[in-house]
Amino acid sequence: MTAQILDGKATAAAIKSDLVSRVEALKAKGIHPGLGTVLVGEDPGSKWYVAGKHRDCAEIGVASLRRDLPETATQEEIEAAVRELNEDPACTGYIVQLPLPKGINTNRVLELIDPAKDADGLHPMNLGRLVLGESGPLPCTPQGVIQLLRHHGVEINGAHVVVVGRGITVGRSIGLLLTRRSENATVTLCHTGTRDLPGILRQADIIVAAAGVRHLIGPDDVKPGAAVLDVGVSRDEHGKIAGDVHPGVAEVAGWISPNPGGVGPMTRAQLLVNVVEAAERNAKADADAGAGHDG
Ligand SMILES: Nc1nc2c(c(=O)[nH]1)N[C@@H](CN(C=O)c1ccc(C(=O)N[C@@H](CCC(=O)O)C(=O)O)cc1)CN2
Repeated sequence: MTAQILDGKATAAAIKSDLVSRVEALKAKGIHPGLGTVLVGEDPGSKWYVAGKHRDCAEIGVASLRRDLPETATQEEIEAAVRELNEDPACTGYIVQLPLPKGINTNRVLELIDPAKDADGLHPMNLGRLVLGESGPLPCTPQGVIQLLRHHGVEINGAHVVVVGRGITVGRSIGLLLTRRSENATVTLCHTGTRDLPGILRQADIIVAAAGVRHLIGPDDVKPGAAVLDVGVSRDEHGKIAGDVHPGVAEVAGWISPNPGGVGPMTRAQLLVNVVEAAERNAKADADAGAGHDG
């Protein structure tokens, strides 16, 4: 069997093209969405991702604002940048690029983000909304995974999804999304403490690999016909990307997301969706408040 490709690049392009008209409609109402980014340090991957987010904004007509801080930035300096974006009316949504340098309390930074401007869906209030089934921004990579599966017609309803990795941007939140009634999957979350990972992986209809361990998942770990999404990123000494999934898995799986070209572009597209949806939500809230006035 040779797996069919879950093409993140093409799917993200379709999502972005749909957003162009929504941005134009907002601008026609005098609302100008703007994405802010806080980047701390010189990590080449993080710099590349942030640059990509600003390129995406330009493509769909969203303004962008950057706050780039040195590796030596203190907790207080990072928190000051967050407060600035909370106050800046030109910034309708923003992200703090993760990971932050060692020694920085990431949770404290994320908790300072104005939940109404949280474009990553990682503020505790927005994660709480997800638990309660309320609407709000959705974490970008998990929602990107779901959109990629839906776009290619992979059945999620009733599927057993095995997720490997318990990081905040993917593993922790993807189970919340996939077990909503609208998705209706059963999720097993695995991590470095999991006993018999291969045995659990072989039961999966869908595998989401987000461990960041080069070629962790091999052909013998995958049930024939399963869908395999490779979220992990490791780089060799030349900076070349390797995913969590061994290339040989393509001979066993029914579907596979390339890496690069799979979940990464979907993460970026979902960020734009969150920015546009936040602007739409705020426009609606303003309109509703205006309708409430009788003068
Ligand atoms: N605040 C956040 N930080 C991080 C997130 C996140 O969702 N929010 N996720 C990752 C990094 N990330 C987005 O920030 C991200 C990762 C990968 C890609 C991407 O398009 N990758 C390309 C390949 C890029 C390359 O060659 O290096 C691909 O897969 O085709 C975009 C965004 C951690 N931090």
